[in-house]
Amino acid sequence: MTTTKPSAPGGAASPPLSRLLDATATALQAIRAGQSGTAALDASDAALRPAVQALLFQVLRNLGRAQALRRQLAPRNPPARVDALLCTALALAWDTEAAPYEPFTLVNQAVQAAKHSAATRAQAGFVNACLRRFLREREALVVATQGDEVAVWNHPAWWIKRLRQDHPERWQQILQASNLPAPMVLRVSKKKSSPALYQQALTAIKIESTLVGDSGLALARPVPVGQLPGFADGVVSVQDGAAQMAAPLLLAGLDASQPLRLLDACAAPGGKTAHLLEWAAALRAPWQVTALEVDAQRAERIHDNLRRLGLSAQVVVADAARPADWWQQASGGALFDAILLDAPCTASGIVRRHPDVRWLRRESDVAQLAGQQARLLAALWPLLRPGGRMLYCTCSVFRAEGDEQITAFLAHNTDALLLPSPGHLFPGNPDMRHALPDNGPGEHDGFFYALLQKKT
Ligand SMILES: C[S@@+](CC[C@H](N)C(=O)[O-])C[C@H]1O[C@@H](n2cnc3c(N)ncnc32)[C@H](O)[C@@H]1O
Repeated sequence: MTTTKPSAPGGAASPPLSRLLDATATALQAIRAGQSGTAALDASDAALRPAVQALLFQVLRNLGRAQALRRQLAPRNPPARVDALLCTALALAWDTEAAPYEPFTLVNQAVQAAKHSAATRAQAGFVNACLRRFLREREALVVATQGDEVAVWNHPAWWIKRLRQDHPERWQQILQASNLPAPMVLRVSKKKSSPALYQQALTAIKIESTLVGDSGLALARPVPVGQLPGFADGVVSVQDGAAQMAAPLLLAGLDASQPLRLLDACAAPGGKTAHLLEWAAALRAPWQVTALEVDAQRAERIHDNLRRLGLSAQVVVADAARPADWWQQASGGALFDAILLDAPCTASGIVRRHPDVRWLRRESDVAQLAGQQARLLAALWPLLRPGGRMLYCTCSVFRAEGDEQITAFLAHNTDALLLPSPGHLFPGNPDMRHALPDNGPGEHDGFFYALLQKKT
């Protein structure tokens, strides 16, 4: 089906497309130099940011294809800024159905952007020649990149190889899902409302949503949180469906009449801490939650989130892998009844929301992060009382950060028992349910969960 594309950004006051392409190429160049997508976007003009983010995300989801096309058009690497502009235009224009503007408009405006910026002006003729040839020979050039799997899947070669080895039956579906935008998902506070009631409130203001899991709602279109009824009063939080599985997995079945000690060991920005507290509040359970975070600045965000939700926890800034620094202060040296370890990871399961992550990670990060996860598991396990539970999770689809990590842990800790657990969850939406049979609540990011119990 062919759709009519806008010939320029909407509205008379909108910035020219050439300016948006220039800002998008600047952000792409920063990411290629190692900056995160968020930092790269923060550096762009605030008024342009939403439009630049939309273009940048599409570019990052098509960067493998764009790089392969650029090599066809110019086998020698042009200067970084010129390359970023060429790749921006090619990523947006190569697929005419998905292109946000007509390909010739994108090309014209990219050439304008090259002429206007001091960093590219001298190469504007070269940019023009490459992109005009692309318009003339688009189909043949695209066919010539079909044999390149980085162009086909738009992920680095090492990432594709690892997924193929880790999940031989579904690596393609994982990559396909990872390249789709993710919906905005809300968690409804158990104490303040229910998903059904909140869905009615959304319907009343014409915000469409579908139920996700037992506390979530996926919005048909993202909206600023200020438009969500009761957001400022803590009725809802923004949290992916897979992340919403942590609190029920760890807490279901715990004795709500006992004053239990819970530790959230890697807590910032506090999404799961808040969910644990909402559960405790809904059950009127006298549970104490300690939220531990190594990064003081990120720990501030736990306070901010809990304040909005009207919840409180003991927030401690310390390295979870060094209990000697914080355990006495946090619990007087008492063992914990339950520990959530949401460990730092490659974030390979949340690339739908952070399409920069795949291009920023290096293959060596996987082993380095797996080592960090193993050290955290080893340091925290002795702090769990016999009979207590630890929920280990990562937002990764790599087995080194999931089931391989837990298999190694169980081999070294004979007092640990693996309780029924989701294991690896793959990113996807309800339409992919048949392809991804263990896709839990239907709509969520990639995750891994293992629930461990210490033998008595
Ligand atoms: C995956 S994020 C946690 C997300 C959080 N649980 C939530 O749901 O909002 C991992 C967090 O662990 C923190 N972290 C990393 N290493 C740590 C350590 N050794 N001790 C404590 N926190 C650590 C990171 O700074 C980061 O904020």
